[in-house]
Amino acid sequence: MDRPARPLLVSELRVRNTAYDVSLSRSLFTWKRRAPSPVYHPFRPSVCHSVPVSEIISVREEEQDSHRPNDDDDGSWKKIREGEGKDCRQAFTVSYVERCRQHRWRCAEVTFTCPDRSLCQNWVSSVREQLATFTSRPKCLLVYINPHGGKRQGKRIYQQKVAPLFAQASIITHVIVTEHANHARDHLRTCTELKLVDGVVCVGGDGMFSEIVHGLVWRTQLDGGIDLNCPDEELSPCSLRIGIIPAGSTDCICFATVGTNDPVTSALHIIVGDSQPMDVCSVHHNNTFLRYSISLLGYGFYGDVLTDSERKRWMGPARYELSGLKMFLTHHYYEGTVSYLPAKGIVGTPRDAARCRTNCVVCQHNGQKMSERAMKYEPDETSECEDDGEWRTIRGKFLAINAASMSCACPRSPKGLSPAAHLADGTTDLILVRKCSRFSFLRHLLRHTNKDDQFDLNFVEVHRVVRFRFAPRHCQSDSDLELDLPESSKRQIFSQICRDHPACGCAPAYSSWNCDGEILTHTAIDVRVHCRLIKLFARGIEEAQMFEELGNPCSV
Ligand SMILES: Nc1ncnc2c1ncn2[C@@H]1O[C@H](COP(=O)(O)OP(=O)(O)OP(=O)(O)O)[C@@H](O)[C@H]1O
Repeated sequence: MDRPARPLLVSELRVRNTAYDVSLSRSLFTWKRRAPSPVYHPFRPSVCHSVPVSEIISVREEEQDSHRPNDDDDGSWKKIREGEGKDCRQAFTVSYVERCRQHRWRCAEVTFTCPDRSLCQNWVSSVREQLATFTSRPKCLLVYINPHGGKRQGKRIYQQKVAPLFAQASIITHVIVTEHANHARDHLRTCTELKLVDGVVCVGGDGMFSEIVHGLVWRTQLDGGIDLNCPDEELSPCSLRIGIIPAGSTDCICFATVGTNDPVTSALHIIVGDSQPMDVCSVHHNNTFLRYSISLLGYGFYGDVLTDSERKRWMGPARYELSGLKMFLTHHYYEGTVSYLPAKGIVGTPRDAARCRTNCVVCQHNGQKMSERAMKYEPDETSECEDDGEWRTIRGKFLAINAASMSCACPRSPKGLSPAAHLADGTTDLILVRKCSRFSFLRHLLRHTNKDDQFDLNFVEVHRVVRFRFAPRHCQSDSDLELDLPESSKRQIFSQICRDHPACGCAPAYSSWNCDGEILTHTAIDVRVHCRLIKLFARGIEEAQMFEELGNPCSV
């Protein structure tokens, strides 16, 4: 058992009108009611509170004030509100993280009254000294606000909920309200003050986050002299962390890394200096860089849903449901060749029951393996697929080809596309849904929302991979598949497809790739996972048990 850390400071102080033994060690700040009541009181609330020092937001000495404690104080500890019941002549207030339900964090406060001023100052400086030892806490942040994201509340959310917390934690901010799409990305590419900040904060949705990632990754590679167009190049990890204040209509990345879409929770994770590495996929076509993907690359069903929903933007978020239904009924399949490099020598599979959570051991183990580059890929002899050295190739007709670099869980789909995918293990889960009946496909889709395994179907296969390529049929020489094909070629392609779809008039030969909500301009792509390329101000989703323990201070 760990020995309790040696206290640095211990005093008898008062919280409201009650005496507490207050102690500070390097790791814990604790206050414990001094004299237990001799009278048995079954409903008396907890009398001992502990907060990890790493989760203290700030400490401040209270202004001179003659306000006296409430006479009707029953001696029980209550959450103290500003200015309520404090004897502020020698008082200091500690603000700290308090856990609420569903992974939400709040900023709670408790005010201690000291018998003399010098003791009060000693407490304030001692707590501050300990906070200063946390070098991972940001001191200066560059903040980009998308005023048009989601319900257009980005500015209000930042000003009302986030800026006061940053000010309380003495974080200096440089705020930029974006004026057009790609403003943040382009600013990051050229910004000269990037070396002066400790992180970048994105106030917006997944689209805005993607912009920031593109700007930051691009800038880091440029500074390191790395050729972005070469898929074989090892990319340099970005040193600056990214914080996400959710203010978009889709905030999947925030949900997957924090466990909730709540601006205050995200702001507190930034303040305490959390760090969550994340894998990023680079997508290339013919040795030309196209985009980075952090969550989902989807061809077939998810590509078609995005393409169709883009035409219905005027409908708002309802467009996704409508396009989803339409594409399900349309039931297009697409022919092509998928080649992939399986991830070998790693722990974990896409069918695991365990989930990626805070301090994930799978991410730690596999991340280490990847960075050592000690992986050797051996062909799996049990596979029925064609092997080409380390690469495996599958040709077929697919309703959907998805690469999930994280679970892709969101409030609408709490399990996500690949529930056991990991944020930082250097792999992506390649999910192939072969041509099947509408009813079978519906069964697969419904399993994303219930307890059944969505991969336990004979037309679905899933592989944990480090790299993959896709070439649609009729385009397997990796030639350009842009829609500006000559009319004669289009007719030739469509006539082939119409033979395969006798019921429909003219089914398309190609779908599009949905790359984190953006449509790619090419269908033949080469995708590589870059292990831990970026870091977020987050810690992954905390286990419910950890949440309960830290939410119940006496058990710390
Ligand atoms: N000032 C701006 N004006 C218009 N577009 C902007 C501006 N700033 C950023 N954008 C773009 O808006 C897009 C959507 O932003 P964001 O992700 O914040 O909101 P969203 O509502 O979740 O969007 P969506 O669900 O459509 O992806 C981003 O791709 C970003 O490039």
